[in-house]
Amino acid sequence: MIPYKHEPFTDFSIEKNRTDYLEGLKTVEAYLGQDYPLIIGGERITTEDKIVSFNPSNKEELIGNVSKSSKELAEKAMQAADEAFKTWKKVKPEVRADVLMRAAAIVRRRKHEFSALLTKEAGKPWNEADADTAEAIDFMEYYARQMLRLKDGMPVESRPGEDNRYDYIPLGVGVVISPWNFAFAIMAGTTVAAMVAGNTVLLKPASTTPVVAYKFIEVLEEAGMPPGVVNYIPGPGSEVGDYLVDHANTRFISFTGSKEVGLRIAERSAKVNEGQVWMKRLIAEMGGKNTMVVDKEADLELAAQSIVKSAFGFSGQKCSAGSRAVIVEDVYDTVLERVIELTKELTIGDPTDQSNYMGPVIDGNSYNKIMSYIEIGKEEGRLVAGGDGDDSKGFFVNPTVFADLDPQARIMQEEIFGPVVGLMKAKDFDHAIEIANNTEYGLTGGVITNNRENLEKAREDFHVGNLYFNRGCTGAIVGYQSFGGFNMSGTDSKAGGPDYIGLHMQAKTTSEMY
Ligand SMILES: NC(=O)c1ccc[n+]([C@@H]2O[C@H](COP(=O)([O-])OP(=O)(O)OC[C@H]3O[C@@H](n4cnc5c(N)ncnc54)[C@H](O)[C@@H]3O)[C@@H](O)[C@H]2O)c1
Ligand SMILES: N[C@@H](CCC=O)C(=O)O
Repeated sequence: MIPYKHEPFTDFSIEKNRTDYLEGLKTVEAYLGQDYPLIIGGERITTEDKIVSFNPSNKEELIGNVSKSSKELAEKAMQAADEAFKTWKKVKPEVRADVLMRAAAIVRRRKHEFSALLTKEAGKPWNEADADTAEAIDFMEYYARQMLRLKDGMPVESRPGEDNRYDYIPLGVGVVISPWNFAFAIMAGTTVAAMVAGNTVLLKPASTTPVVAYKFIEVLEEAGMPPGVVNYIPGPGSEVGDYLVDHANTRFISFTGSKEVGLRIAERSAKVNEGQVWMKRLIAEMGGKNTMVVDKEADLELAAQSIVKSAFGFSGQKCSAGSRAVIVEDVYDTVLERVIELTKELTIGDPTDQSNYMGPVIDGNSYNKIMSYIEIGKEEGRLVAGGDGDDSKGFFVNPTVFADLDPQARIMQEEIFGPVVGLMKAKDFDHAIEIANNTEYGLTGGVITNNRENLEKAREDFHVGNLYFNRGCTGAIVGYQSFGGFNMSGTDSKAGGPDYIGLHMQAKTTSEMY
């Protein structure tokens, strides 16, 4: 097997790549508006009740009508997953890994179609959609290899006449609950990590992006996944989610989403229900309030570029987004001025048009939440760019910058999950790190400085799961920058990291005398 290397990003300045993407868009446009069933034990089940997925840049454009799971169907899916576990757990790890490798190859061949679907269903500009698809491929390639690394367990000591072994075995049925913002990568990554470890899965994708998840299950089937190993059951979080989280047969939950829902799941999953014979394991990756720190000895152009890219890439809808910048006072005005200039150059509009840097936000709820934070920001700080939006056709919010904020301001503490960044001054570098650590989250952070001593100080004291030096704070790559956060950002599971598959397994010791 060739060593793992991440999937390269597409260079859209090359004409052939642009044409290929536009071909992908045509393929997707030809299947817009179709109906999609649930998939339980391999069986297609159509329900009356539907989730309607639409294009966030054009509310009139239907992406698909997706059957909606009820509690009864979630129960049926649980039974199918339980049954499939009896055989899937005994399938050799090499064979399970093969399914992932084949699925990665299929997606690679249909790369631009998947990216175009993300543009339509999630509102991702070309480069962001391409990165999402590349990350999905990376998760499959990387986790397949990680499973092969774990398949024979870990070496332990044995005394004379004794044979000790330390093996990893699967857990059971896992409930995978995924968000819409990395509608392909996170949905696929969390699903395949669970299944390659020998577990079976109940996948509840986000209700705003269920079509890309359906297309992915078709890929897994084509790649040789047996029926019942991954069951596709989109449905309302409060109904299907709660039901499965509470279920006595659920062995583990892999959740990615907001802090509020993550904490609710943590509480419910800790309760032992009738018939349950284990403590459920929980992987929960949640929100962030991430800070870019700028020192006085720094490349100030790099600082401004990194702040803008981290804040406004995919309209700030990344858990990793840099939604605050803390700048040492000596260079504050220079950086602020350049951030304003760069922000005003950004283009916003339909992301199928490659010239738009930013597309829409995901839906009306999100639009309203972001606009209400912008109103709060107007009270708390000085609006220096953006501050408005347009939801007449799609949900567009202009990139917005607030200056001169207090570290305790709401827009400096709460996750907005939109294109809004707050800037503030610090007295010196130590003060900047102190402010950077003053939220309940601990996901990502960035430091721009040429001062080695300050970099080392940040390495020790800046308390985030993913810390970046002299670059922005988004864009972790599978196998290179394992991803996960501290504190209220979650369980620090480190997706795309060397320990991730192990979280979906349990270690078994056997000791034989001979
Ligand atoms: N740390 C990370 O790796 C990471 C990655 C991506 C997104 N996020 C976070 O996700 C959030 C944005 O995503 P979102 O809006 O989809 O989050 P969300 O919490 O609203 O929803 C996430 C998933 O949980 C489901 N859900 C809702 N209520 C539920 C319940 N009671 N029980 C079970 N499931 C339920 C939703 O249907 C969806 O599938 C942001 O806070 C972002 O920071 C974190
Ligand atoms: N892994 C992504 C963020 C995922 C959450 O939205 C990044 O590093 O930017």
